[in-house]
Amino acid sequence: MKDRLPHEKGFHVSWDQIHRDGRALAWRLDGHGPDGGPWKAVVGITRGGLVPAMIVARELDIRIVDTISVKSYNHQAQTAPKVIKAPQASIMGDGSGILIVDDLVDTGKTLELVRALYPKAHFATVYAKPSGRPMVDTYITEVSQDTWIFFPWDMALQYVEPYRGKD
Ligand SMILES: O=P(O)(O)OC[C@H]1O[C@H](OP(=O)(O)OP(=O)(O)O)[C@H](O)[C@@H]1O
Ligand code: HPA
Ligand SMILES: [Mg+2]
Repeated sequence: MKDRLPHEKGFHVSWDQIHRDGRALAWRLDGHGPDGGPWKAVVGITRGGLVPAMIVARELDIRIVDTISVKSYNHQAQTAPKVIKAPQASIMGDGSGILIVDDLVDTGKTLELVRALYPKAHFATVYAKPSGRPMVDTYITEVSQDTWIFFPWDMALQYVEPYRGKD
């Protein structure tokens, strides 16, 4: 992650917030499956997409949940993204009726690759940055490109000095 910093701004997301925003995403997607019916399956893009994928699957009562793993970074260097674990082909087809979920879209490179594989799937993220927005069909909150989103699974509670105690 360090190679992708520093960003001008930080957007800190708590567990409570990702739960609320994940639910909002599910509610927005409800009834928008094929022919206005239910979605066939949810596919989470590992690893960040697994949390919202679970929340969406729970809210929409979708029991078929699979994963796709895209590796875009090799140690500190950004490399061409590639799929290192694909979802079950018999579930996916061309993606029709499948909801593919990630925590966020940033440059859009991850979704671009997955979209090429499943062009008929519906792509949903909780957060979106402007460069990646054309790659996503449904999202909840947009942040600026120079914002780094901090997720609760990457953070820990820690002591901070009182304001009056600084310097
Ligand atoms: O739009 P992009 O520029 O492709 O970036 C977005 C992707 O980057 C992050 O995943 P990451 O590759 O860091 O892996 P992780 O989910 O396992 O943390 C994030 O969870 C998205 O999947
Ligand atoms: O803003 C971000 N936050 C966390 N992971 C990310 N991966 C790409 N962009 C981000
Ligand atoms: Mg990810």
